[in-house]
Order: sequence, then structure tokens, then C-alpha cells
Amino acid sequence: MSEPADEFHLYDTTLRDGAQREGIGYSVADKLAVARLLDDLGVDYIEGGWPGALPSDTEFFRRARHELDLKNATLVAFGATRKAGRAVEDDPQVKALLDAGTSALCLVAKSDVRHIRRALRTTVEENLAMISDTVSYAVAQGRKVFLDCEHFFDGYRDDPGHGTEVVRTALTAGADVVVLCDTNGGMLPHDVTEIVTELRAALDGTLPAGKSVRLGIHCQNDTSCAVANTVTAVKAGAMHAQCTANGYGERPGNADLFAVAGNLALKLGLPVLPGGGLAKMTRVSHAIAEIANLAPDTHQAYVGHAAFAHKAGLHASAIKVDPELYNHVDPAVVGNDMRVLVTEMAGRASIELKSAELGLDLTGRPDVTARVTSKVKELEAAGWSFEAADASFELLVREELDDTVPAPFSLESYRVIVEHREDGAVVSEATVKVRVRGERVIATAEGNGPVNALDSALRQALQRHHPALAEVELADYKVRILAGSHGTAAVTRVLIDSSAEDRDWTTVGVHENVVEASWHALVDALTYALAPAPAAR
Ligand SMILES: CC(=O)SCCNC(=O)CCNC(=O)[C@H](O)C(C)(C)COP(=O)(O)OP(=O)(O)OC[C@H]1O[C@@H](n2cnc3c(N)ncnc32)[C@H](O)[C@@H]1OP(=O)(O)O
Ligand SMILES: CC(=O)C(=O)O
Repeated sequence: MSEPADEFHLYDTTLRDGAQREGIGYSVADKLAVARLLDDLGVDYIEGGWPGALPSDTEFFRRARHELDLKNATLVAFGATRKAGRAVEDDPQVKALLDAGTSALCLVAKSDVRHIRRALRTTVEENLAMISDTVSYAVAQGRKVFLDCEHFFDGYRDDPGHGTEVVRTALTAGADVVVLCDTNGGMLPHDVTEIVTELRAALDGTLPAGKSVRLGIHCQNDTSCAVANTVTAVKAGAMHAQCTANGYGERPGNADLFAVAGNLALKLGLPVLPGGGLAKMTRVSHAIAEIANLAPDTHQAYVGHAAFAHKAGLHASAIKVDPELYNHVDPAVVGNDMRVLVTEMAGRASIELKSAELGLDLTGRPDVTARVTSKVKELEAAGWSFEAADASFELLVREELDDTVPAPFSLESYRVIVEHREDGAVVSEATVKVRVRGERVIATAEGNGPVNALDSALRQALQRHHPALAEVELADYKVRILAGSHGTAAVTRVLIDSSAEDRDWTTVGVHENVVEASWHALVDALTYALAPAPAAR
């Protein structure tokens, strides 16, 4: 296998191929915002869309001229080669492409004989002429041209001579880079290595003077190998990689820009995303997901929230010695963080590391660490989950550390009624009887559900003594029924996300009864809201 070329481009197609993902529909303003993020990240090219095909893409390029001030990237307009049987200068799609006014263009061309004959319904000779005419016409107008060879790998397998001829024709006509596309995404890494290597050898010495073999790669993710195929093509000599943010794209998607950039920079030592771009990857990935209106993928390599989250006790015990022992790269290099998760898989090291993350120092307290470890295992076995409920975990550790957070009240009783009225309205009403700082308080409130009513009644009862609770909001409420096993009853687990000013926290409650499980999570949430900082923080 040859080594990566010295000159290398990272080419982003989030706004064109990425927008072909089911469920994505960018506005022009969204596209401008994504382009700014990608430019700030440091990609070399941003493919903005297909002017003349999509009115919103035509509008994007029009606005980009005045509104995008790109610092690092070159904007590229995408389109197809001229239509079969039509002169290039008379082709309205080619005109619209040039009218977009970008200095660089990317043309998609057929390179598989099956597609030329059956989809394009033309001859191999005419298709080569379409490529040659369109590339040389755009080059003559001063544009840099990339040529995407659709279905290159499938076509090359059937007819290597023809595949080679397509690439030769485009390079001879003046294409800057010819991009080999695994359009159906069916290749495996060894196929890509073999074909790229063989193609380079076949082209070597056959191009006109002054032309060199400049290849790119574009991989769809249908075998889940898009990133691997991209990296392997670069290893085999491709000097231009097309990718999309978060791997968005047609069907299962494309090669994920962040995984490709991380691999090329940190594993192959290529200077991609210079100027600190790597450290912006996590932020940019999440910001683009937000604009696309998609939840970020928690488990995405390099940039996912869980990319450096460690659950197994054995992992945590080695991480305690040296985080490098269980991280393939330093998370900070890609703008991410390492986290230790506390679950029934935790060992003492996990408990110590997680506590340290929360500002609780268990060094020199093996008794506390051991007690917390066994309590967590016991509770997790009974259905509790501390993985996401850091606040409940902190309360538990502090209790064992003799730094118990004072309970804001003691409970005498609570009662919840759900009333289905004759007119169809369903009203919940809760009454709580509590003691707050020696005073007996009774409060009743209505709510749109039993937990909402309970929360309102409890806050009402506490508000005079604890006015800070007015700032606390219940941001989310998740319920999960955990099936019983070994003859035990099913239990309900409730997670409550709370927020106040600039902090947020999660608490957990478990019980056979959903209201009681909610009550536990609610009480932890309000207790945590009023908790003084830990003695050791
Ligand atoms: C692999 C990829 O993802 S490439 C990007 C694909 N992206 C898109 O298709 C999104 C944007 N596409 C569109 O808006 C429309 O499909 C358009 C405007 C491009 C074309 O629309 P229409 O003119 O209505 O044609 P339609 O989509 O039905 O068919 C495509 C036409 O382009 C032709 N064509 C396809 N590929 C090429 C090519 N590389 N070069 C020249 N012509 C091509 C087809 O033969 C067909 O021609 P025909 O109308 O003479 O039969
Ligand atoms: C060009 C492109 O998107 C493809 O061949 O998949």
C-alpha cells in the first residue's frame, strides 16, 4: 500500500449529499450557518448544493456571495455533466452551475457502463464526450473542477478498462481531482485498496504532459465501512476525501467528517483541520446536529457524548493509574471529555473517579468507597440507575462521607387524586403534609398529571422557607417500567432532569408504584437544588 499524498484536501458535502438524508430539510439560513461552522472548523472545500436543480440552493449561492465571508474554505457548486446529445454551452443546468459564481465546481458523471446504457440511455463514447466537454468548458471559464465518478467501484469491477478511461478523460480535460465514488456503498476496505492501487498504476505515465494522477474518494455507508473505505483510499494515494458532518447523507449516510478527520490527523499524521480545528470538532458536530434538527449521536466516534465514557470497573481502575490506558486518544484533542459512569459494573476505582468528577475526594477513605460501591451495586440490581443521575449519586456519596445534605423537610404524608370528570377533563390534585423547620405545613395543588400536581404542592409547602426553589424547573421526566425477574414484581424507574440558572442535574427514583418512584426522584431533585457545596469541593 502506498503512503498518503502530501497535498491533501478535506472536502465537505454536508450541504449537498448530507441534505439527501431522510428527515433533513435546511432553510437557506440554516445552510449559511452550517457553512460558517465548517469554515471555522477548517475544511478545505464546502460543497453548498446544486444550483439550478433546487431553487433553495440557487438562492443559497446568491446569498453566499454577500453573506459568507469564508476564511479557510472554498465554496463549491455541484451539478452534472451536460445532457446527452446537447451542446455544453446550451445546457441550462451547466449554465446555472456556472452562474452560481463559485471558483470551484464539482460535476457528477456516470462511470459505470450499466448506468450509461440503462439510466442515461446513451453510449459510452457520448458519455466520455459529455465529461470531456463539460470539464474543459468549465476550466476554460476559469473554474477549478472536481469530477465525481458515480458508481466508480461497481463499474470498475465490471470493466476496469472503461473505468480507467473515464478518469483519464476527465484529468486530460483539466479536472483538478477525479473523485472515485462508492455510490451504492457496497465496497469493503480491501476492495477500495485494490482498485485505487490498480487504477493509479494503470494511469501512471499515460496522461498528457503536465497532468498528474489526482484522485479523490467519496464513500456511502451502506456496509458501515464509509470511514474505513475513505481512510484506506487515502492510504492508497487519494489526496481528496469527501465527507459529511456526522455522516449525514443518502440512505445510511456518508463517511463521517469527524471520524475521517480524527483518523487522518491522529492516526495517519496528515495535517487536516490545521489551526486548532480538531479541538472544535465536538462543538461543531453538535451545533450542526442542532441545525439539522437531529439529536446528536451519543455513541459517535470521537465527538459523541459517550465516545470517552467508561462504564466497566476494570477500565476505571486502569484509568485511575493513567487515562491513556483506556483512551485511544486524549479526548481534549477533539474537544471532548472523558467521563466515568457509575452502574452495577462499577468497581471502587469507578466510584472514586466519578466522585472526584463531582468534587468529592475519596482518597484515603477506602471504607466509604467500599460502602458506596456495594450500595450502588445493590440499588442498581433493584432497578436504580445512577449512570445518568449524578445528583442522586452525589447525595448518596455525601451521606456515606458524613457530609449529608440536610433534608429540606420531613414528610408526614402525601396524597394524589386523579379525577376523570363527566365532561372528559382529567384533573390531578395532590396534598402534601410536611414539617419544615419545625412548622407543620399542608399544601394542595392541581396539575396536568399526578407528578406535576405533587411537585406543585410540595414547592408550595416549602416556598416560604426555601424561596430558592422558585428558580428550579423540572426540565424532563422519563419513566421506564423494568420487567420483574426471578418472581419479583415489575418496578418503575423515574428520571427527573431539573435546571436552575446555569446548572442542570438528574435524579432517580424506583418503586413498584410510579407515583412513589416519582416522589423519590422529586425529593432528591429539590434536596439537591438546596444542597450547600460539598465540604471538599
Ligand atoms: C449520487 C448522487 O447523489 S448525485 C446527486 C443527486 N442529487 C439529486 O438528484 C438532487 C437534485 N436533483 C434534482 O433536482 C433533479 O433530479 C434534477 C433537476 C437534477 C433533474 O430533474 P429532471 O430533469 O426532472 O430529471 P430526473 O431527475 O427525472 O432525471 C435525471 C435526468 O438527468 C440525467 N442524468 C443523470 N445523471 C447525469 C449525468 N451525470 N450527466 C448528465 N445527465 C445526467 C438522466 O439521464 C435524466 O435525464 P432525462 O431527463 O433525459 O431522462
Ligand atoms: C456523487 C455522489 O454523491 C455519489 O456518487 O454517491
